[in-house]
Amino acid sequence: MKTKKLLTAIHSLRGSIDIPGDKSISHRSIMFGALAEGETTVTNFLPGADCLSTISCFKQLGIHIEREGKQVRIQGKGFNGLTEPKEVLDVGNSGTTIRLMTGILAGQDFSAVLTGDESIAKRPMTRVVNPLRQMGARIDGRKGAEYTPIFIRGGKLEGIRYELPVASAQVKSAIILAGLQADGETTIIEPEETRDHTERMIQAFGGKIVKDGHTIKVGGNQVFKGTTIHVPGDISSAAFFLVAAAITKDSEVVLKNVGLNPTRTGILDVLKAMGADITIEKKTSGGEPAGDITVRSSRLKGTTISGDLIPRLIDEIPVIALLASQAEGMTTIKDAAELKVKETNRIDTVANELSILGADITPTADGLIINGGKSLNGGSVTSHGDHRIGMMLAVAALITDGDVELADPDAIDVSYPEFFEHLTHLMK
Ligand SMILES: O=C(O)C1=C[C@@H](OP(=O)(O)O)[C@@H](O)[C@H](O)C1
Ligand SMILES: C=C(OP(=O)(O)O)C(=O)O
Repeated sequence: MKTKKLLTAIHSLRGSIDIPGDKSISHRSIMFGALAEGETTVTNFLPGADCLSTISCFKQLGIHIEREGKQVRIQGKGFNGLTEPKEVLDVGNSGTTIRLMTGILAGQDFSAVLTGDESIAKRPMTRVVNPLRQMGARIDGRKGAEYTPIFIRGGKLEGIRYELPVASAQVKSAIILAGLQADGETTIIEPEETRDHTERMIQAFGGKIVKDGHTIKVGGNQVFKGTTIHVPGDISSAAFFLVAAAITKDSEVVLKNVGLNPTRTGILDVLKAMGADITIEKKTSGGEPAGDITVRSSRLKGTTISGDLIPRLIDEIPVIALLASQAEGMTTIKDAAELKVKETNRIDTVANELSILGADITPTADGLIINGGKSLNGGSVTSHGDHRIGMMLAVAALITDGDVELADPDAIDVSYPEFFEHLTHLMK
């Protein structure tokens, strides 16, 4: 197993970085670009491994896609233009790809098989498969289609009314993508609001979707027109530098072009509640709000994170746990059992790895309890193949008293291939 000696005991972080494109929006730009008629151009696309998996799946479905760095051109063929793949579609490590693709493929007139890596093989699929079956989809897989490989025999779908049992943007989006191809109307009720990039993108491609509180309605048999999408920076990637600057001494970091969609900004609310020194300059940019964030070394205090805040920061919880370890007093994170079904069981991996570095952190059934104010020590840790655990540990290493060795650092390429380059650029 490859290991990396992390940069430790740094003096301060100063300067600015352009945050790479949002992963959720990059995936959707390829999917909607393929399903629209005509050309779509995407700028500031995230060339992380997950989004490259989405591109390769659509190439196998007969879509012409050209990528030069962060710019992508897609020759869309409409909802009826995809063709049967000759081989199994491999989503790699990407939960977003497999869940959303299942919704798309359910309504096609051919069959396809979806699979992924070892981590994907453990991630639940019936949350998507069950509502799609109610729409008429024919889907099989291991253990009643809970796990990969997933076999989809596409066909005619009908709109349904569905109350989501879990707050999940991936499940919501899969049902919307099926609903766009179904006869009649599809109504989805969310228990809590989740990221709304799918809804915004439908509007950007000239489609229709209506949202009223937690209820979303979408009509079937829609036609989309190719367009231009500019992807804002990913707040889930910015999160690592927000925390890094807040917990290191004499730091001041400007994070440019960060997506500020209110369904994603829970971490900013938490930083403010904990007393972080942070300023936000909003700018407008197409269908998604964005802006620059400045964060400085901060004196932090513990807080409680729960309820409808959780879906607004779900992927940031590993690095928020690190932040809390450097705050005065206790931080409680609850209502976050969804963390158990991410790339790893993030309740366990966060608690285990941060404990190795000397944090006082206890896993619970639906979250974490962190007793802050403990200084961190060196040690040997692992990403467990989970990009967000790897980056959280690299940020933790900045303040440890002693060397930190990270096993499986390459997992970070899933969402932030430029991470170590950006970190080194900010070191003073
Ligand atoms: O829709 C999306 O792009 C995502 C939704 C979230 O997953 P869930 O829908 O499983 O909560 C999030 O954790 C994931 O990183 C990306
Ligand atoms: C959970 C994540 O992604 P996905 O579900 O797409 O694998 C993530 O990026 O933290």
